[in-house]
Amino acid sequence: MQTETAIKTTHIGHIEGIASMLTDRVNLPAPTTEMYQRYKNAVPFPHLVIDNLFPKETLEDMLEELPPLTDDKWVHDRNAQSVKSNFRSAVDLGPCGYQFAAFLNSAGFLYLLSEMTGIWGLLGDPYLGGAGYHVVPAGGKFEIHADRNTDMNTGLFRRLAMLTYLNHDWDPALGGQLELYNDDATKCEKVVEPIFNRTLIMEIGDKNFHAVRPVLSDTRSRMSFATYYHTVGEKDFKAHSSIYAPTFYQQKEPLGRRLAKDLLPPIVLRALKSVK
Ligand SMILES: O=C(O)CCC(=O)C(=O)O
Ligand SMILES: [Fe+2]
Repeated sequence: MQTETAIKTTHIGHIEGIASMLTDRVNLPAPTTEMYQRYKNAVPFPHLVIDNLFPKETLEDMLEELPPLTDDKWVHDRNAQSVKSNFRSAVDLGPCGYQFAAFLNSAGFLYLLSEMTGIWGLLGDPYLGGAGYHVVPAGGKFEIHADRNTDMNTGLFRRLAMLTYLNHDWDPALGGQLELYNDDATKCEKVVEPIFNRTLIMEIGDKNFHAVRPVLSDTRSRMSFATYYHTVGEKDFKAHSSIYAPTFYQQKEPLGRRLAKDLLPPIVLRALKSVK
């Protein structure tokens, strides 16, 4: 087995470390030591935005094999906080999606992520729990939230989310931008356009709030491929699902309705609802 030291002393031209073994699979804009500095110092929380990380043909082949949203491989999630569709299962991926997911879960790619983020001992999730293709349809959105910190299948601690956007010719007017917020979710500090072959790697944390702006197109969906990376939970680790920002930062209900909810007894609220 190769040790961290062995990997760090491997060179191909100016490319060092594990990246030198993955040159036909990934294309980094800078050495991983520099990527690590960018990641660690990113505002409002550690993240990287990397354009053209993967060969564009790989992503194009994946798009081509995607079934329509009416296919029962898709699970549709529609609630007050999010409107999106996911693939039901990792074994439903087509051959190109399957290869891509396998690569993203390979030791080489995990080492690369560790070099760029400083988080060692990363474990992928070949089952793609909550990951894989994400489609936000026209009108869909994702309210401000911090990600679930646990993988539901394995109980592992989720540390990183990676999203590769698959939207050719995506114009800012189509909406669907990813927003990164400050640590009390009051201020958007960074906006990322979900353009084709742009990859976002972000640290998961209870205060790492982010959101997807509504997709404004009448016809186009916003597509991405998501993966999560984990470590074994620490001793005092407490599992939780997504944390949504306090409702006063979300799209507001009319004040009258909010006050009624706070002030009226449930029996009166139910009676009011039933006469609507
Ligand atoms: O698609 C994105 O840009 C972010 C999605 C997201 O926040 C999530 O799936 O938890
Ligand atoms: Fe998220």
